[in-house]
Amino acid sequence: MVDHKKVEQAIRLLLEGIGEDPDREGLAETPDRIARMYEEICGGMNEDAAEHLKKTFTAENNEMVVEKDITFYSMCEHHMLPFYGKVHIAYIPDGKVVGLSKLARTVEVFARRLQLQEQMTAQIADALMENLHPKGVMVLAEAEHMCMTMRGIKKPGSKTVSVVTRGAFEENEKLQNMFFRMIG
Ligand SMILES: Nc1nc2c(ncn2[C@@H]2O[C@H](COP(=O)(O)OP(=O)(O)OP(=O)(O)O)[C@@H](O)[C@H]2O)c(=O)[nH]1
Ligand SMILES: [Zn+2]
Repeated sequence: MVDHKKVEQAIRLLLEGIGEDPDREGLAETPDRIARMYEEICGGMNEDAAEHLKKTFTAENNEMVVEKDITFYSMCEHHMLPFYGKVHIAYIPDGKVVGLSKLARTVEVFARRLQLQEQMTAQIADALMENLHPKGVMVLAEAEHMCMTMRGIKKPGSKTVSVVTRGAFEENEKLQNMFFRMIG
């Protein structure tokens, strides 16, 4: 849970630190706004992916399922600036499938916090492995990092792609290529 009071104090201090007047009209409500904003953008910290993935359906078809183009917004833990893009998830069921929305909910759990893209990608894959016990999982995330575009090295348009394979997808080029073709 976000400690609103602490965030508000910190933002006041930050505003002073950057040479602003936290009491000027336009900024008066900013500490409160930002505290409420963090409640939302770090909301994944209060959630458990297992809760979203506990309801499953029996499946007769154990072929690969792909949910692609799941948009996400996260915050890089180094600069607290947004990184955002798409996550693509594939899994091969082993008798159990999960509601499709739950894949996107799992992405939200791990995106809505201070993150590293590679870690977020692995956490999504591991949550699916642990809760669904599928034959395999593959997750690919592609994102633009604002710490790379609006500051520092300033390379707008550059994208970071991270991939994680678990179970049947590990070292199986045929399955991996099928996933890559499906996400096109
Ligand atoms: N691996 C990884 N690196 C990230 C991610 N988000 C931001 N970074 C990088 O984290 C690094 C932090 O580097 P530092 O040298 O400690 O910080 P800095 O001086 O602000 O670095 P510059 O961005 O190069 O100016 C930078 O290279 C960022 O590009 C991420 O999700 N994964
Ligand atoms: Zn960063």
